[in-house]
Formats: sequence, structure tokens, C-alpha cells
Amino acid sequence: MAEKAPKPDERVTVPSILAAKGRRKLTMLTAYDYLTALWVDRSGVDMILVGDSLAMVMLGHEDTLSVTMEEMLHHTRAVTRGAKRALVIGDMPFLSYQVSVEQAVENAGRFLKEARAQAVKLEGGASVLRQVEAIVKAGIPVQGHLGLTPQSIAQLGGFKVQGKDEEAARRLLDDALALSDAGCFSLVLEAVPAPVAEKITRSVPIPTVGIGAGPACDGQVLVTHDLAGLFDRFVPRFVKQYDQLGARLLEAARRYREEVESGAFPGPEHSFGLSKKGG
Ligand SMILES: Nc1nc(=O)c2c([nH]1)NC[C@@H]1CN(c3ccc(C(=O)N[C@@H](CCC(=O)O)C(=O)O)cc3)CN21
Ligand SMILES: CC(C)C(=O)C(=O)O
Ligand SMILES: [Mg+2]
Repeated sequence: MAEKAPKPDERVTVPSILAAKGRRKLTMLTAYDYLTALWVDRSGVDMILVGDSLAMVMLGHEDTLSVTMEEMLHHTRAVTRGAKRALVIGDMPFLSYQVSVEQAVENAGRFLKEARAQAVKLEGGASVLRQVEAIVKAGIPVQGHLGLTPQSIAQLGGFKVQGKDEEAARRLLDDALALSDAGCFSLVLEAVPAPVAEKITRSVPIPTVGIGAGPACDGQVLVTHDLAGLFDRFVPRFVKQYDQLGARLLEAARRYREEVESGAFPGPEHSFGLSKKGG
């Protein structure tokens, strides 16, 4: 029997994500604010990720390292007010889970307790297994993230494809199996060769969600501002721009400026008069 996707008015749950493996494709998009979460939620995607990419997309930082727990919680609170159906996942920021298992559980808990997210995501394999186990043990669902892990940019030497040689591909597979054993409910694979992602997807019992990881993954994720054509400081190869909202916003703002300068806006239909005497 094909596992049905949750109904349009039904909340997506962690068990429904697990049950999707091998039955239907999963979708995840990012949102960093209430309004974007509203629109993305209405699209019917399974998961909304409050990505630490907000450091670059919302705050204009060079990379994702500078964003803080307080900033992540602020944005996650806004997203959970707008998302009625999708599973909302908070992306744990750099240094909020690496220092100790205790800090990891405490910070993961804040995403659920203070921002009302339903799960957290963190980057890394063997180095974060104890954290994943402890967070899951506390009752908090964890999504793993392997391959291009932007919080390790200083070690990776840039935003580069990972797992290209046989040894690196083997390490990715070992990490994926270990994260699954540690209790992750799904796994983001970022910028890894399609055949490597396919092998991992066939080897783990949990859904893989790819970004630049080819079509064999159980699901796909993109940054909403990339697919909408709003963010264009860089456009990775794996991005498909489904619209050009940046260019459209530019044009709307330009027309507004021109009409104000020429006196065409505001017209009488946008203005208020006085009340009529004796009326
Ligand atoms: N807006 C946005 N979209 C993202 O997908 C994203 C972020 N921000 N911030 C965090 C990370 C950084 N990401 C990136 C950034 C750049 C490339 C990039 O330029 N990649 C090159 C290939 C590099 C190589 O392996 O040689 C490309 O051409 O795609 C990839 C992923 C993905 N994530
Ligand atoms: C690209 C996704 C997976 C992410 O981690 C983010 O948006 O921060
Ligand atoms: Mg991230």
C-alpha cells in the first residue's frame, strides 16, 4: 500500500517523514520569517527549515559562522507562527552543540521550548554522535547533515563538493549509517556526487534529503530565496530559479519611485478627503 502524504490540513509529523521512505518524495524549503513561512507552508512542502543560511541571506554575513542562538530562536519563533502544517526544523548554529553534550541538549531544547520548532538539525558525523544520541534521548527529533557542512568552511577551504574520492565517499557512508543508528529521523546530504548520495540513500533506513546530491535522494531541499530568484550574491550549480522575484521587486520599487517623482502617485483614489458639511 502506498503511504499517503498527510492531508492538506494535517500536521506533518516525524513518523510520517520516516514512513515516506521508498513511498513518496519529500520536500523541504527554508523560511526565516512569518510571512515566508505562511506562503511556503501553503505550498504543501513537508518540512520548513529555519536554516542558519539566514546568516548569509537575511543578515548579509559572508558565511554561516556568526549567527547566534538568540538570532536563530528569534527567526524560528516567527516561522512557527506562520507554519500551520509543515514540520518546522531549527538549524543549530555554529558552536551551539560542538562544545559539550550538555550544551547541545540544552540548546536543542530551546528550539522546541522557546521557539516551538518540532525538530533540530545539526552538521557533522562521527564528531557529533554523542550529541545526537543525547538530544534524541531527551525526546527531540534530530535531522543530520553530511557532505558540504558550511559550519566547517575553515576546514573545507570553501563551499566545495564533498566525497569525490573513494575514501571520502566511504567516510560519508559510515557517518550516514552512524547518524541513523544514533537516532536521526532524516539526513541532509549537501553537495555530494549523485552516485554517492544514491548509495547512501539505499544503505540507510531513514530518508535522505538532498541539496546538490542528485535525484536518487528520498527528498530535496533548497533555500527559498534561491529558488525565488531573490538571493543572487552567488548561485550554486544545484539551484534552480523558479522565478525572478528580485528583478520583479526591483521593477516595482523603480516604478513607485518614478511615479512619486512625476506626481502620478498618489492619485485621488489613494487619498482621503474631508467629511462633507451637513451630510
Ligand atoms: N542562499 C544560500 N543558498 C545555499 O544553498 C546555502 C547558503 N545560502 N548558505 C549556506 C550554504 C552555503 N552553500 C553553498 C554556497 C556556494 C556553493 C558554490 O558556489 N558551489 C560551487 C561549486 C564549488 C566546487 O565544488 O567547486 C557551484 O558552482 O555550485 C555551494 C553551496 C549552500 N548553502
Ligand atoms: C541548505 C540547508 C540544508 C541549510 O542547512 C541551511 O539553509 O542552512
Ligand atoms: Mg544550515
